[in-house]
Amino acid sequence: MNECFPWVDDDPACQGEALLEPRGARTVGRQVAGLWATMGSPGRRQCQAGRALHFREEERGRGGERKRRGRRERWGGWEREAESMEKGRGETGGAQRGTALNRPAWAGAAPPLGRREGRGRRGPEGDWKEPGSGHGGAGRVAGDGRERLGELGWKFYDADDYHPEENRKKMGKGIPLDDQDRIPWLCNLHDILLRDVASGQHVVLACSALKKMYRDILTQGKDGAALKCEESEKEAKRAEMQLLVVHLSGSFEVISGRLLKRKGHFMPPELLQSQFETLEPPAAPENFIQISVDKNVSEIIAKIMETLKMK
Ligand SMILES: Nc1ncnc2c1ncn2[C@@H]1O[C@H](COP(=O)(O)OP(=O)(O)OP(=O)(O)O)[C@@H](O)[C@H]1O
Ligand SMILES: O=C(O)[C@H](O)[C@@H](O)[C@H](O)[C@H](O)CO
Repeated sequence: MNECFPWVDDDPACQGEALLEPRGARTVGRQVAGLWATMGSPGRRQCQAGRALHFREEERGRGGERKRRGRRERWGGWEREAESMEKGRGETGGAQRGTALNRPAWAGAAPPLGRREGRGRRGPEGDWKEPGSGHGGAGRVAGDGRERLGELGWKFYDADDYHPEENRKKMGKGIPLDDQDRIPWLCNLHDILLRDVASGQHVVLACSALKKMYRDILTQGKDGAALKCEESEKEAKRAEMQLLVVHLSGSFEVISGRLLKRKGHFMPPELLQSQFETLEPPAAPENFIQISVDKNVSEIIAKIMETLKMK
């Protein structure tokens, strides 16, 4: 690989990740880095940061007022938590709670639409700052992995944002999704990633791609599905994607404990068992790394950055 790229995190307990990056002279495509994880893993926290950013993209065009407000509140919560941490008052229970640190990183990883080529950063109000603007945000956290990840300036997607309402309702009732529910959602994500990758955009996707087949769909579209997607294949599907899966692994006990403390998420903790049962951890020949959710966010990002540098 001669370049590094985008990063994607989804969720299923989203705790996986993948990266897509360019493939070199003979293939037009870029490799895609995606990330998937299991519910409640560290990646999720990261995802939330990206989610907040993505939400701001919606604000410019797509999302409904109610949804935007919710996201903004979530973002606001992070801001308060971040300030508290920085003033040494925050009893946030570990680095994973140190959103002051990981928010700027993901902000950098998810520039708003129309600014995605930039390498600027979010200011403390979530406003985008071009490089050299000297605004706070990520600048407050120097020298760690998150800082460096933010500097990548990759576009960020949270796969949860693309679940159809039926899927959300189903999960909200405590009913696990099945292949039929997930395949159209994954195909849609594939099309989105492909468009970006084909245009040279580096992408990070936060996505709970629990099965190998799901990860194959992300890179290959319906060709990667045992059950075919209904949507017709897009002509644009010429670029080739490579996915680096960052598997954020953790025990049921650890993740369950975190989920039980989490509030305001549509995914009920009782679905965690089905997520573990469905999970097919990445294995060769998949391009992946595995990182324990027992590590703090800073360590996790540092490991990812280290891996990217070697690609
Ligand atoms: N590295 C970490 N160390 C400790 N706690 C963490 C870490 N990462 C995340 N957490 C905590 O675990 C809980 C779940 O994390 P998060 O919401 O990010 O999960 P998620 O993957 O988004 O879950 P879902 O897929 O259901 O959306 C949160 O309260 C978060 O603060
Ligand atoms: O495939 C799935 O079962 C879903 O994508 C779930 O993983 C949830 O969306 C996620 O866990 C909530 O954050």
